[in-house]
Amino acid sequence: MPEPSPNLLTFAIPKGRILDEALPVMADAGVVPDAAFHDKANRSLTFATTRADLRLIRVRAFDVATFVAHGAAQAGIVGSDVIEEFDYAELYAPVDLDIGHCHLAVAEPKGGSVHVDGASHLRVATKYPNLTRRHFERRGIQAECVKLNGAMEIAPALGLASRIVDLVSSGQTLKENGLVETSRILDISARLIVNRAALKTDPRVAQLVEAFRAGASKRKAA
Ligand SMILES: Nc1ncnc2c1ncn2[C@@H]1O[C@H](COP(=O)(O)OP(=O)(O)OP(=O)(O)O)[C@@H](O)[C@H]1O
Ligand SMILES: O=P(O)(O)OC[C@H]1O[C@H](OP(=O)(O)OP(=O)(O)O)[C@H](O)[C@@H]1O
Repeated sequence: MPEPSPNLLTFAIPKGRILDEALPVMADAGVVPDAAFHDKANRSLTFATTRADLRLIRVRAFDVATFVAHGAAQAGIVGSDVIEEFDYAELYAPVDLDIGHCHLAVAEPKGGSVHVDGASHLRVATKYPNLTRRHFERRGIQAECVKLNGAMEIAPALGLASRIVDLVSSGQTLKENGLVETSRILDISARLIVNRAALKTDPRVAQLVEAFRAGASKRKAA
């Protein structure tokens, strides 16, 4: 591996389920982590790449957007759910990477809810309070959101909320927890994101955008 240069670019990636799909997309754009990245015993969160001027950080999906919006990382990969939930002015999402497909949906218990809502007021368990409030506001309904970080699907059965707003891909988790989808809020895929200020001031960020764009076009044509 080359020695890291002092003027490092930082590229943020989520640590979970998107990662396997993201790695080949990154490789197409010349972003390749070193061997330590694949070592399961390695607890480091920062990794060198085959480019001396580029390092990776591996963080929670929501934190990818936060690092990039604040300019602590100049670029990254994250789902459009996270981009829309935060709506950071400093984030620019120029390339749809066509990976991490899923959708955000409202779901409720198949056999009716334990929690009773008011006439124009609902209690919703979700990791996405902003998208949830916006969705229900458009329908003239006030949504009181109970923020959870996972396992939303058990909230209705325990009377915490009458419904949930969560990500769905196969639909298996909803089904196995006795829930049915009632509306689709947002179709989701992963995007390349960059910090707007870094894009203006550092030509390497524009080059990264072009490299990811070229990779996306190549994959689409294949
Ligand atoms: N079935 C799915 N469930 C959850 N996320 C999915 C699914 N399918 C695609 N995604 C995408 O994957 C993203 C989560 O990515 P990933 O699991 O790599 O992040 P993470 O850092 O592990 O997340 P978390 O903060 O939940 O631990 C979501 O924001 C969404 O865009
Ligand atoms: O429609 P499906 O294919 O069943 O996938 C949807 C499930 O996957 C995600 O959870 P994840 O496994 O990431 O765990 P989490 O509860 O920690 O978010 C999401 O929050 C749903 O629970």
